[in-house]
Amino acid sequence: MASSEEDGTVEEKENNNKKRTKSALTTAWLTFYNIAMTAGWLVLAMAMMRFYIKKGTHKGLYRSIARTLKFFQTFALVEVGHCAIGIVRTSVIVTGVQVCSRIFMVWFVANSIRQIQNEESVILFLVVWTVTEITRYSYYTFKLLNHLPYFIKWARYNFFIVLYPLGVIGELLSIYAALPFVRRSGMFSMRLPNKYNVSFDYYYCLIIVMLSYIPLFPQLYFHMLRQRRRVLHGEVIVEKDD
Ligand SMILES: CCCCCCCCCCCCC[C@@H](O)CC(=O)SCCNC(=O)CCNC(=O)[C@H](O)C(C)(C)COP(=O)(O)OP(=O)(O)OC[C@H]1O[C@@H](n2cnc3c(N)ncnc32)[C@H](O)[C@@H]1OP(=O)(O)O
Repeated sequence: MASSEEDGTVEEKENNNKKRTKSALTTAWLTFYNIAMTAGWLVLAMAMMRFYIKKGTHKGLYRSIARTLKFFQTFALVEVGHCAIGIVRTSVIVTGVQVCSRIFMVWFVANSIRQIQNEESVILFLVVWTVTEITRYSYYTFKLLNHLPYFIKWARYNFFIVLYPLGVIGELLSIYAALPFVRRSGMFSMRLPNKYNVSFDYYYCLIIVMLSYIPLFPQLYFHMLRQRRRVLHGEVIVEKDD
């Protein structure tokens, strides 16, 4: 009897040690990830400012930062993994929609349709994303280090009120500007007849993406408003499961 109790205690201790190691590893990884992402977006902000100060125009700005942007925005896919394995308390769906729509904008719109790279709308969403991500990743970093300045917390849960709609306007205007070029070039499209017997029109795909902002964006925005009430005003929010 005594020995089985002791066994139980040893097992419990082992489990606790495992949990502690796992949580220390998780914290170390998340801290590294958030510092790297804050640094990446800061580099982007500085590159954009340097370009504008030197050239006095936004023309050519996108091309000058394209590689860094593609790298850091694509790397954000890791965040969907964080939610999926449960190391951050966030919905996979909300994070997935946010990250995938950004990756789509970067690779399949801004990067693929060169004719729109100098549009003001592209610069608008770039600036908005940059401010958002510097604030967001530095919030997570300081929080993990238990030294969160109130200003960063306030900025994380207030800036989005204006920046989210501005980012959406920039993204939608950029897709809209791309439509004539996509229609003319027939890029990423497959017309019948072909050996696969499949037809796909990227022009209509872009229109569907634009329309999908109508049901999806409000959900992301209201999710952030709920997070804001929870973090800044201490409201208890019961979220529905994925
Ligand atoms: C393939 C075809 C695609 C078709 C696309 C269709 C279109 C769909 C429409 C989409 C519109 C998107 C437009 C958008 O791109 C425009 C912009 O972004 S404009 C710029 C303004 N944007 C924002 O402000 C973005 C706001 N959004 C976000 O912050 C996130 O993306 C979101 C997933 C929405 C955040 O939600 P989350 O629930 O994560 O909020 P919290 O930050 O409060 O985090 C909750 C808790 O999790 C902890 N956490 C999360 N991540 C981390 C991390 N990396 N490290 C450590 N901890 C983390 C966080 O601390 C919270 O913990 P606690 O609960 O303890 O407070």
